[in-house]
This record gives sequence, structure tokens and C-alpha cells, in this order.
Amino acid sequence: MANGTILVADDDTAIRTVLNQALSRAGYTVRLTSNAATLWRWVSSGDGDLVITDVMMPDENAFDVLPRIKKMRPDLPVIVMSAQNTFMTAIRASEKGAYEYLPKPFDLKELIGIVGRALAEPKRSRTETLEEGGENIPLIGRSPAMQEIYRVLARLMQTDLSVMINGESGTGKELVARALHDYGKRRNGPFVAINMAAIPRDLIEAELFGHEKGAFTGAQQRSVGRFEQADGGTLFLDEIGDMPMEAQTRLLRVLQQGEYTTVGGRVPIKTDVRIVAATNKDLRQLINQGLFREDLYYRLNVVPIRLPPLRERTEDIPDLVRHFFSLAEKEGLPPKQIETAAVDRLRRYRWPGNVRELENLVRRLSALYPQDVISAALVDQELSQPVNGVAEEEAEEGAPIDLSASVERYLNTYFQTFGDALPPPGLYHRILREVEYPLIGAALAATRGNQIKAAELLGVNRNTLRKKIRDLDVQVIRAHR
Ligand SMILES: Nc1ncnc2c1ncn2[C@@H]1O[C@H](COP(=O)(O)OP(=O)(O)OP(=O)(O)O)[C@@H](O)[C@H]1O
Repeated sequence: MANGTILVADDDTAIRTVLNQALSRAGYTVRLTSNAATLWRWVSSGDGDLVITDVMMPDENAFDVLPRIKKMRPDLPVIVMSAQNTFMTAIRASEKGAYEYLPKPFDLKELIGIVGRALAEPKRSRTETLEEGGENIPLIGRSPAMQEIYRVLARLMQTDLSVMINGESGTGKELVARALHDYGKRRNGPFVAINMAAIPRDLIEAELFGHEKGAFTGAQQRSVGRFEQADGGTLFLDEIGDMPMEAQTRLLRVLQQGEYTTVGGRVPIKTDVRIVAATNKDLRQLINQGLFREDLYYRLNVVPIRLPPLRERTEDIPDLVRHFFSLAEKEGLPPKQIETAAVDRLRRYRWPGNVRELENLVRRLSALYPQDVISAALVDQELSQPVNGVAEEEAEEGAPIDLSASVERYLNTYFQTFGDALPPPGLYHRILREVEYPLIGAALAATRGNQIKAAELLGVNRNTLRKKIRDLDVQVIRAHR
């Protein structure tokens, strides 16, 4: 049975009762209080092995008590709970030295797990407190998906771990990379971003690592690379999936050895940068296609963060809309209000361009229309206009797709990415595998995971199907009905 004394501070009686029951059942001694003054009295007299506290208490905010607790008893783990589930709450909890931050409502099992972990860990002091972050919240959204991201970010702030952000275009990958830098321990150093898709492929290495005078035609003088610019700070490698192979090899070497040479240079240069990479592609697929180095993937993917598309977190739309209207107002555009029905329309839309598309829409609504209140009809009108390629593709949904033509187009681009060289051997099986995987997945989805029916639909033997599922590692999800 676990033991130790847990001090719980929350002005909500129901939470105190639930925590008391769960923690006592797990074997802990529990002391409960509804206010910060009592908590402080207990802590300062040396009581308790762990604290669980709400942020808002009637007499004082836990974020004001936390630095005092950490100063007096740096080893005492403090778990902070809050119903104010914003990015700043998570960050502030981390900055003030909280052991863990839990947005309410939380899962009791998870809490008990965290308590056990905190008490089992060797004591370490985390006394570093940072300045107030200010109220300029960089990331908006309180959906469960975003809260989970804030928690991961908060944990990462005091580390230098490589982070890989995956998400569709416009989901906020660059914003997250910046937040990691701005609130992390490298915030006084530079943040340098480079987008692999925006630079001609043959210049990427020189751009990243710099080049010596005369290293290649057109290199009239020595130039400093992004690695050097980012020294002491963060280097954000956007669209990493578009990085050419040679540059990948060079990057891997830097990550392994902590030093590099410029293009055309011989002297190794030491580097001290934190790498945050981002992609909207499936890097696993690129690895299978021989377009991305698996060893580099593992180096970069130390902490993966998946940013959900906006359509998976529509509950964030009202907050985002308010945020973008207020940004527009700060830029001098007239203030606007929006009807509830109009927000409902926004929540039902699919947002292929994600938050960026929503931001642009709000900007258009602010700038182009004289009405003070944005109506549902106006939103309908704006959403019905195709604004970019993605929307047009969407409009074509349902139209028959020519598979051969698609494969041909795909192959053209594929060969082009290798320039004059040939792709790695094994192309025939790689391409067939690419087609087989979705084909089998679709057959299983259509038959709700019934392999007999799926084999019949595909016209293959059941054993063949079973083998394919195993070989291709297709996820079989059975319907429970
Ligand atoms: N959670 C958020 N809160 C506030 N603004 C956001 C949020 N997510 C994205 N944005 C805004 O949406 C726009 C697009 O974000 P960002 O450029 O970070 O996306 P991205 O995923 O890096 O896109 P791409 O893959 O196309 O480069 C930016 O103007 C950003 O400020």
C-alpha cells in the first residue's frame, strides 16, 4: 500500500470529497483545506509529502503561494489543478515550479498515477522561477486536444529535447515552435525559421550550414548559415519532409556530433541549437518510399506533437473568432460582434485551411463589411466562395477519380524529386504496397472489419487477406455491434 501525507487545497467541497476518497483508498493520509492560508501554514510547518491545489482559492491564488512553497521546500511536489484551461495556466504552473498541471475535469486514475510517480521520484529541486509571461496568450483554444498540447509544451519548456510537430497546413505548427522558444530556457537567444519547401533544393545545404567564398558557382562571398544564426537559440525546420537527402545526411551528422562544416569549408564549427521540426506529411510513408532517412526521423522525433485539424476541435472556434476579431481591432479595423447562429455555421464548416483559413475569414469580415454584427447569412456567403485550391478540391469531392492518372502524376513528381539520379531500388513493390494498403483498409472498413466479407469483396482467398493484413500492418478495427 502507498503511504505519505497529501495536502489538498480546493474551495470546491465536491472535489475535496472525491480526492479524499480516492487518495485514502490508495493508502495515503489526506489533509483537506478550502484555502491557501491553511495550506501555507501546513507546508511551512513541514507537514505533507505532496500538495494538490486548485489555482483559484478564496484568499489567494495558488500561483502566488507556489513560489513561496518552492523557496521553503523545493523538494515538495505540487500538483496544480485548474478549470481555467488556457495555455498560460499550463505554462505558469510549469514556470512556478509545479510538478504537474491537471486541467479540470481530470481523470482520477491519472491523478493517482501522477501522485505515485511524484512520491517515488528522487527528490530534486526545481526552484527556477521565471518572469511573468504577460497576458498575451500565443495559443488560443481550450479543447481537450489543445489542453493536452499545453501540458506537453509546459513539460518541454525547461528541456532542449528535439520536437517534431505534425499537423495539416495552418494548424499552428510554427506558432507552437515559437511558443516553445519564447517560453523556454532559450528565450533570450535567437529563433530562426527555415522552410524547406520555400528554398530551391540545391541551395538548402548552403542555406542551413553557410558556405565559403567560391564553394559553388554564384558563391561570391562567405555566407553565414541558419545554424550559425540560431546559435544559442532555436532552429525551426519547417516542412522537414521536403529536405533533400544530402542535406538530411548532413543534418544527421550535426545532430550526432554537435558540429558541422560549411559548404566548401573544412573547419568544424560547434553548434548549440535546439531543433524543432514540423511537417504536414506522413514521414513514415516518406521513409517507406526512400525519401526520408529513418535514423534522422528518430533523432528529430524525440517528442512528437500532433496538432489536430480545426475540424477536430470545433469547440475552440468561438475563442479563436473572438481572438482574431480583437487582433483586427488592434490593427485599426472596426469592432465587430457575431451572432450565435453565425458561430454555429463556422463550427459546421470543414476548414481545410485550418486556423489560418479561419483567421483570414475573420479578417475579411472585419475589413469588408460595414455591419457591426456579423450574421449567419454573411458567414454563409463568405464560406460559399472558394478561396483557395483546397476549397476547390473539396468542391470536387464525390467526382470519380482516375486512379491510373493519379498514379502517373504521382510517379512523375516522385522521379522529379531525385533529379538526375534514380530512386532507390524496389520501386515496383513499394508502389504496389502503397496501393494495397488503402485498398485493404477500405475493404475492411466497408465490411466493418469482417475478414470473410472483405476477402469476398476483394476476390481473394481469406488466408491471402490475413497474410496481407499482417505484412502490411493494416489496422483492423472491428465494429462492436
Ligand atoms: N491555436 C492558435 N491560436 C491562435 N492563432 C493560431 C492558432 N493556431 C494557428 N494560429 C494562427 O494561424 C495562422 C497559421 O499558423 P501557423 O503558420 O503556425 O501554421 P502552420 O501549421 O505552421 O502552417 P503551414 O504548415 O502552412 O506552415 C497563424 O497566423 C497563426 O497565428
